[in-house]
Amino acid sequence: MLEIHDVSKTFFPGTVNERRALRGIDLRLAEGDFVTVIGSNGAGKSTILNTIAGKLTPDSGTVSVGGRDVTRMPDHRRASWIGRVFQDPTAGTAPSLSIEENMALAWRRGHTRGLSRGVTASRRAVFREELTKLELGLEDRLTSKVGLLSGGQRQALSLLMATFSGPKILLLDEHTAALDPSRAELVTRLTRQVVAERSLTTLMVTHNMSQALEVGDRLIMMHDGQVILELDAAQKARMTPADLLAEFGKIKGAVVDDKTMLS
Ligand SMILES: Nc1ncnc2c1ncn2[C@@H]1O[C@H](COP(=O)(O)OP(=O)(O)OP(=O)(O)O)[C@@H](O)[C@H]1O
Repeated sequence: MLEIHDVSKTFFPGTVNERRALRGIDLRLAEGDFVTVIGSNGAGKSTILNTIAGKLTPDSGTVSVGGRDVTRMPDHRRASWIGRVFQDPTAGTAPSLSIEENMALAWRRGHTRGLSRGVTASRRAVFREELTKLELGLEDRLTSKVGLLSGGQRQALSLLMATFSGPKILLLDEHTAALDPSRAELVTRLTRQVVAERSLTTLMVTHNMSQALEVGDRLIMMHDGQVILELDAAQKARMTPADLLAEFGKIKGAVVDDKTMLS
């Protein structure tokens, strides 16, 4: 489904600020694969997600989706088949618009034909049904402004909006890192649920070692623009967070973010 072949990216090449963000990355995800991504600071995790989303064009290598080379396709043309949730709960939603207006905007991304801008009664029923799945009571607050929601509620809504219009690929960029532990747990549970329900091909960047091991069916560790460790489901099941941290310890000079948690 998603194939990244020998992708490299250098920022500011040939200057004192040169940063080799990706060095020959190879990664293959079959449909429905859920891969967690961990790595030291500046390892290239966000850069790889930006390359898949089309925000960045690699210097070399290819990105293919469903066998089609999309390496140079601009991000707006990928928007209908890529869902993305960022660390900042305010990034995925518009605070001055209501929940249903936000959902209508997200819906339009995946359904460009024959639909008006407004919120029709039938679409409102769909939104209500989708919100009910979150079990946060948001289905009764369709006309509330999103700016009034808590960070956890907003992130749950962002996740729903990123996925309900039927993307093929879901990119999660530390999407639970800004939430308190109980909200992070809730959004993690919703993530598992939505990925399984929709068989989404998913890459999830996290600094939380426990989360990286518990969620998804494969794990990759990045450092200095390369994948330095890859674990399949069975290998992942045998690892503890302490084992993963020990792997980081083997990397000379690696700085693991202070957000990194063992449990
Ligand atoms: N737009 C950019 N311009 C210049 N340099 C960049 C840009 N984006 C990333 N970099 C550099 O590329 C390298 C990889 O950055 P990236 O954000 O992908 O790392 P990361 O693994 O997501 O790190 P972190 O965990 O700290 O968020 C870093 O050295 C970073 O400074």
